[in-house]
Amino acid sequence: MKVTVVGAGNVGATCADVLAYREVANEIVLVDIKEGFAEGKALDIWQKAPINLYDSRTIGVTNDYEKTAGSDVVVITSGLPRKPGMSRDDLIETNAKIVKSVTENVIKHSPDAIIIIVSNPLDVMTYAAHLKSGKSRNKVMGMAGILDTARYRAFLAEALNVSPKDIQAVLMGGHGDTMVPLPRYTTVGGIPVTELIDEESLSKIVDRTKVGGGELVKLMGTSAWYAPGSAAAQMVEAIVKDQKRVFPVCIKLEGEYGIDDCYLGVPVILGKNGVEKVIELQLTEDEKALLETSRGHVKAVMEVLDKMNA
Ligand SMILES: NC(=O)C1=CN([C@@H]2O[C@H](COP(=O)(O)OP(=O)(O)OC[C@H]3O[C@@H](n4cnc5c(N)ncnc54)[C@H](O)[C@@H]3O)[C@@H](O)[C@H]2O)C=CC1
Ligand SMILES: O=C([O-])CC(=O)C(=O)O
Repeated sequence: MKVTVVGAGNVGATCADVLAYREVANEIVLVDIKEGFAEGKALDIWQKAPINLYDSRTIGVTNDYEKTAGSDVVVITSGLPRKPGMSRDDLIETNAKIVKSVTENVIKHSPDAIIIIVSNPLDVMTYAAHLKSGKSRNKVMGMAGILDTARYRAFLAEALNVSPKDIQAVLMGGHGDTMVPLPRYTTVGGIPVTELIDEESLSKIVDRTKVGGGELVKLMGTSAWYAPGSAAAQMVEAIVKDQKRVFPVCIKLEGEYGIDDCYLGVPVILGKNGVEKVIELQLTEDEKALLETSRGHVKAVMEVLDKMNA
């Protein structure tokens, strides 16, 4: 199995590192536009192999897509991260250009690859890559839901003083402050979360989750990478090992949830064919209204991209 990660910055290098130490693929190619940067990161990860005991080979290249040829999965993390005071949508102009040109190069050398987008604004960058790739929708998807649910689950684990391993949750919508965590589908060791926490504390956790990315940007001056890189690697692993994992993933909706032609996070089954099924939940009227707000937000940013393409 061969996996390429484009962008050897914070998120991309973390993703490549997790893929290597979990031996998800035997060959991992890291690409960056900055001369020598991906080569250095890949070499550093390879030099960790005798310590952490793995044998996945990591190779770094500067903008040389020939070395990525025949990749089974490609993760695109190239692009600017936001700084304090910015929204993810503020990145659209720079990152759309980067994501489109990277997708073109990827497709040229790995026409059969499944593509996972990480660059922000996530839902609209997934749209941009999907358009450029000309692939079926199940092969081009965005990573955000695993990260957002992980934040939600981590906050709950802390509040309830339980292991994060035992918290299961679903979250839907765009990767922005309008995302929709779903307490009705949140369990702790099989117990509905609402039986273990009061409404006010749960609602505070939901609110903190929605701005979870911004909390880290404020603390660090740039955005997060450990959890995002690991989340992208988890998607790659589900595909490469045909695990049929159930994750929230950003994909083009074609009528599911009564939504057409919009890229949003929804629960899916992830396996060797990419998104193998979109799972449709029976949402309440309140949940539907929240999802509609999120759809409206993403759609408005998709229209900005359409104008840029026009
Ligand atoms: N979907 C999500 O949940 C998350 C998305 N992100 C997004 O991921 C992206 C990357 O974030 P970081 O890794 O922290 O940024 P970073 O600045 O550390 O790394 C980005 C890398 O992309 C490279 N790059 C730029 N243009 C390129 C091109 N044309 N070809 C190849 N490489 C190119 C840069 O040289 C840099 O090394 C940002 O857009 C950020 O907003 C970050 C965290 C979570
Ligand atoms: O907040 C950001 O800009 C990066 C990101 O998407 C996240 O960490 O959720």
